[in-house]
Amino acid sequence: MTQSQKTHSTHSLNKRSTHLRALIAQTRPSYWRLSLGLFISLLSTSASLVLPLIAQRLIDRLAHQTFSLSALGPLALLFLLSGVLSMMGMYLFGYVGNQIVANLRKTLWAKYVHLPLSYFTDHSSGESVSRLINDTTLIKDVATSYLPQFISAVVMVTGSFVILLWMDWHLTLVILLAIPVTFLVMWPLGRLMGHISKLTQDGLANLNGYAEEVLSNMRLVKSANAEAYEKNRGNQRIDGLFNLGMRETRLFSIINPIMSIVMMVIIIGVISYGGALVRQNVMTSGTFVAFLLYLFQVVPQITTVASFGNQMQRVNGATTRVYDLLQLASEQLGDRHATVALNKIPLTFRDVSFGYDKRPVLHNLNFTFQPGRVYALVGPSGGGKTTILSIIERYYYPNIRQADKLGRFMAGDQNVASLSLSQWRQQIGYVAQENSLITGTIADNVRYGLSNATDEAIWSALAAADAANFVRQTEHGLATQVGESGLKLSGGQRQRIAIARAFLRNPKLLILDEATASLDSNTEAHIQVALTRLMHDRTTLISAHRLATVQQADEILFIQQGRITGRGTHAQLYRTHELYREFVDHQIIK
Ligand SMILES: Nc1ncnc2c1ncn2[C@@H]1O[C@H](COP(=O)(O)OP(=O)(O)OP(=O)(O)O)[C@@H](O)[C@H]1O
Repeated sequence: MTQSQKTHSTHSLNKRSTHLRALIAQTRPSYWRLSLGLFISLLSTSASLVLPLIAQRLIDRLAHQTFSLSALGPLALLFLLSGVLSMMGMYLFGYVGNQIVANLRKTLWAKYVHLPLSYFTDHSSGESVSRLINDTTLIKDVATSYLPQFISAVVMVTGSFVILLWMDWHLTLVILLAIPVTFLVMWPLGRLMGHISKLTQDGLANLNGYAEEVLSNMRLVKSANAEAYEKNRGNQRIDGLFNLGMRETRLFSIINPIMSIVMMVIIIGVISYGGALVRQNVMTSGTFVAFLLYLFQVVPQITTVASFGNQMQRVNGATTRVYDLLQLASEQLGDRHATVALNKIPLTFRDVSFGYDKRPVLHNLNFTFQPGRVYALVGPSGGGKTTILSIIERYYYPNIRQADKLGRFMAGDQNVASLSLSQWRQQIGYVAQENSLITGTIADNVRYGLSNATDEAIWSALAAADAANFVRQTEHGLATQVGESGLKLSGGQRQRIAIARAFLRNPKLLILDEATASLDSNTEAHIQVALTRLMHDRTTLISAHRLATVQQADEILFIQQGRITGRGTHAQLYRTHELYREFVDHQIIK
């Protein structure tokens, strides 16, 4: 390793331990319990340190006296004390550990629900779940298991050596040999272990995400006859984890015998040398036994100290990932009062250019939606209709400069970026093409986000959405479970629940993203009536594929490759816009 590499690795090690400290501090653990736990563990360790000394006295006394049970009293008492103390220490550490993991998960969860939508289009949900479950568990283990064990092992090893040196320094030197040997063996293996562990965590996150995706798309898997294909892809990931597991097992199986051999050599050394000292009457048999007891106590603790570095390596990946995640900027919901009524003011795109990852998708758009009117966005697939709607919902903001100026999305004469986001979204009702519901009852789904809505209000929203009849026919009515993502309902039923949800919110701006595109014409006709009812007295924006919807619109914007190439009513566009005419004539707009 070069000097600069060394500096770099020390630097990043420092940074990581700062991350770990910052993360643990953020969970505000009960420091008094942690300190008390540590103090009690140290007491228990000290009690273990005294045990061999008492044993020594006992044995030496036995050389002159006959055995009596009462002589064992102090020893038994100390054993008991040490046991009780260690039990209390474990309880306190366990408490703090659970507290750390719970608070860390709460912090992460709060971060997730406030992160901008772009985070979730860039990261798989399995990966996010793995951060929340696996990484937090590893961090808890460091704080409440590895770290206390390490501290108590350091105290044990240091204390034992001080006592051993005081008892007989020649013999202690034999044991001291164990330390460099242990570190020499453990250090390189530990680094390798850290590397494998990081790969394992990545592999687990990947398997998590993959399994979640396949399991929630079982209908597609079966209809595409893709069982064998998915079985293989799953097996590859599982085999990858198996191989990593085996690498870890091989390392463990190397480390353990090496440590046993080192230990055996030392024990043989101590027994031979110590035995000789006893024979020559230089050492009492009590001291000799105490020596052996210390030896048995100390060697496993040396392993704990030496492997602490490895354990820290294992959690480094987790710590860094969680820390980095918490540094990401959340969506600012903003001042609740800085708001405007969306059905009363015009919405204007002024020189708006936008790109995902800076790849331009919208080019210098300029238009205004007047309040209370219905607008349809029409155009070829991939042209940018959904992206425009996403900017209006403020999932994204103009992000590409034109002539060194960033475009603006304005509400009246204010830049929307300065308006409260929660108030903004509260005024918007959104109905998509595929409306997935949440696991729960029909009432939960209609009420979603509006916890104080009454059953009467829900029923009238359902009636307006033409959904009351089918809900009444179900066995449990509003309390009917919809299944995961609403899969126990039909597409049309899910759609009507989504429309009822929009009715209940009584939005001022209604956004319909091809809301009827996936339905048969009979269901569509019903839902169209409900939607038309919903549009009444609000500004409505529709990404449309249906002639019925398009004809209803006050104005149509034809969007092609991120540009507006035509605008007007259906009749105007049909007359003037060649591609629009083609769309209608070739029934692309049906
Ligand atoms: N999250 C994203 N990350 C990167 N690119 C994206 C993302 N979402 C959309 N795009 C790209 O932006 C472009 C515009 O997509 P958009 O969904 O706005 O089109 P659309 O007009 O609504 O299409 P359709 O009619 O098929 O729904 C497409 O080229 C698409 O690939």
